[in-house]
Amino acid sequence: MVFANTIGKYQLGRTIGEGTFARVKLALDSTNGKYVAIKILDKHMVVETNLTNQVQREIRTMKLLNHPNIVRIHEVLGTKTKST
Ligand SMILES: Nc1ncnc2c1ncn2[C@@H]1O[C@H](COP(=O)(O)OP(=O)(O)OP(=O)(O)O)[C@@H](O)[C@H]1O
Repeated sequence: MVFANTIGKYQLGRTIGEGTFARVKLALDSTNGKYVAIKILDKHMVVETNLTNQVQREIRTMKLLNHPNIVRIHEVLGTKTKST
């Protein structure tokens, strides 16, 4: 796999999904060799549409959930640069 970009310890791979405000990419955690899905939000779009509170609530809720059939949040990162 070709990694064009990195965010923190994650090496970004191909795009595996897209939502209204986010792109989801396959990524490799360089510290343990495990693959994760990394959801990259379009911060400007979230702010412009006044959805900051809703996104923060979604993150808080996801952090509370712990079930084998529900995706788990490992980490939330903020960056200044835009990823492709
Ligand atoms: N953890 C994941 N593993 C694999 N694919 C994922 C994961 N999370 C999201 N995706 C893929 O990325 C797509 C976009 O996800 P996202 O959470 O941004 O949007 P959504 O909730 O499906 O839609 P919207 O935000 O528009 O309501 C999903 O439809 C899915 O195909």
